[in-house]
Amino acid sequence: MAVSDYQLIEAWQEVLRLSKLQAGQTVTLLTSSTTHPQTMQCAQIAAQSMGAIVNRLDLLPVNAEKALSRDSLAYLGTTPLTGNEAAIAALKASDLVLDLMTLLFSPEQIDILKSGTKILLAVEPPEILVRTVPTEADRARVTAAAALIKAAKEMSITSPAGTNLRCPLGEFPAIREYGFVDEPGRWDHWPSGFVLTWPNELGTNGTIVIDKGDILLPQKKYSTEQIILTVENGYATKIEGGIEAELLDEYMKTFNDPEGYAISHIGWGLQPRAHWSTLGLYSRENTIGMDARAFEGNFLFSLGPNNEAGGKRTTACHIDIPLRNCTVSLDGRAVVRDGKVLDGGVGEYE
Ligand SMILES: O=c1ccc(O)c[nH]1
Repeated sequence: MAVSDYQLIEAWQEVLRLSKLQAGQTVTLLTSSTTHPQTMQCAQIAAQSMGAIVNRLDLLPVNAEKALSRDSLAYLGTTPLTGNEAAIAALKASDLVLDLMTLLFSPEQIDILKSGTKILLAVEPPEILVRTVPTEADRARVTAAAALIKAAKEMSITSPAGTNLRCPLGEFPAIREYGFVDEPGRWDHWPSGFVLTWPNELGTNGTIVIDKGDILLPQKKYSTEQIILTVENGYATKIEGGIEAELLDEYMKTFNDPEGYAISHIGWGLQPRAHWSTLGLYSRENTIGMDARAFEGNFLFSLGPNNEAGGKRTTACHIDIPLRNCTVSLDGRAVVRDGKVLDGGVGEYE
């Protein structure tokens, strides 16, 4: 439903408070042609109301001739910042960047964060933002879950549909997404509420069954039949099934990049205010599907890049696939069982 400016300004003020915005600090809104006007307007007012110096940096869109989807998370790597030293300098000089256009998985983003600048991505429509305003409790749950990943040597995932995957851990950090940026150099995404990491390079083996009702992003669809991925030494070597498998495989082939078949991030959803069914209520161009990535108890895996975690892979092909009804275990102990997060969000050791 539509959101009033007042309600959206209040939501932004809460997120900026949680992000420890101080009066006198510089906030730069990073916008492009796809930025939601109400989001931009209300973010500007909220930041100024808190005494910040507020700038707006509007960048021209890129990749039109290469990307097949309009989804900002579908085609990664080059962004309007690529080679744009003047824009990068402005963002490095800012205390907080509100990314209303999507820099995710870009080398430039990593470079800007290294300068201590905080970046908060927020591109979902206003009503989704207002429904998922983050809380300290979100942060606590995600942080506790990330600590479990940090201590683990292996994440294993099974499901009644036939998923049976083993992911060795240790080479990459656990990433916490809880919707605000309360530490220098931190990136986060509002809405979120999930934890993720990357498996050790070349180490993942097994089978992933994308079952009926599981979600493909950026396709923004619920699969209507099973797609079976064979995973060998960190790459999906086979994509089998019917028309859904063919559609996924053909889409991936358009990138003409073997790195797109690599297993990227893995983790689980911890956001009780996000829902599996929400995607079905939106036309696909009006959302990037964050409810699907964050709903409590999903097993979210991704295909494609790992540069965000410090890896070398920067393929443009990025596919997020949240699965239901999985059991996720760390060193053999369940943190999610049959799609239900154990012990209020962070799992329990049996
Ligand atoms: O917030 C996000 C969005 C997409 C993604 O792949 C990871 N985290």
